Amino acid sequence: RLFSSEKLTQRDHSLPNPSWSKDLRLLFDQFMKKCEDSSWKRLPSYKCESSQRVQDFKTHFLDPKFMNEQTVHGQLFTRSFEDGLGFEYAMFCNDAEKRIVCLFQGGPYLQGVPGFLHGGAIATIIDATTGMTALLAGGIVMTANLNINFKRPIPLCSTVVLNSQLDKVEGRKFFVSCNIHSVDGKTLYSETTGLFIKLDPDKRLK
Ligand SMILES: CCCCCCCC/C=C\CCCCCCCC(=O)SCCNC(=O)CCNC(=O)[C@H](O)C(C)(C)COP(=O)(O)OP(=O)(O)OC[C@H]1O[C@@H](n2cnc3c(N)ncnc32)[C@H](O)[C@@H]1OP(=O)(O)O
Repeated sequence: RLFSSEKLTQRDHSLPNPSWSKDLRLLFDQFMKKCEDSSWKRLPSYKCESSQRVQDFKTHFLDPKFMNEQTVHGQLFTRSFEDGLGFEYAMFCNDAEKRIVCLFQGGPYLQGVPGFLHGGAIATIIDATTGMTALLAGGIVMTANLNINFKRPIPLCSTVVLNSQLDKVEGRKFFVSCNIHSVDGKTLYSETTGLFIKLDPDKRLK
């Protein structure tokens, strides 16, 4: 593992790996088909993002005091588990419709009540999906509010579908809603509304 390719090149974690369930693979293939006419796009995902947007974020909003020998090891929370143990997911966006679909399989280390996902883990994948929906529309945003109704418990290691939608923009405020359904569409697990604020270029984070 010391010489694993992950150390040399960044792996795109939103591609199938052996831990993915049949459900997750089937849905992934369906969405890859939707990508063929480019109305939908798969969003790649890395442990350490080094895109232009991240560079801009660091330059404009991050005070250098937050960078030290510990924070230099920072990596994306949702990609910090071994394959299959934590968050396995792939996001697809439809720019015209301002929506994102996230196919999500929550692994055994995300347990809360035995046999079911932890509410914080559910909130995390909702935050990541709604945050990305706002980010695609508004650039550098942060979550100001998430209001989640947990309606049914999500079985551990099952595959579910998040549907996230940009509802409204008011100045720097981006309003996003999101629901989570079972793969067969019959069970509604949660409903969420979120507020994301585009960072003010005149203010650094402190
Ligand atoms: C993240 C992007 C970075 C770029 C990198 C991209 C690639 C990376 C790859 C993959 C990333 C995926 C990662 C997913 C992560 C998901 C995102 C998170 O979890 S973020 C962490 C949790 N959130 C916080 O820690 C925020 C803490 N809060 C703040 O820092 C401030 O409150 C902030 C920035 C949100 C707003 O502060 P102000 O000073 O800029 O703005 P003010 O003037 O306070 O508010 C503006 C307007 O919004 C309203 N507002 C603000 N907060 C509100 C609230 N909670 N409820 C209702 N209204 C609110 C205010 O009333 C005001 O409205 P009026 O203009 O007067 O009409």
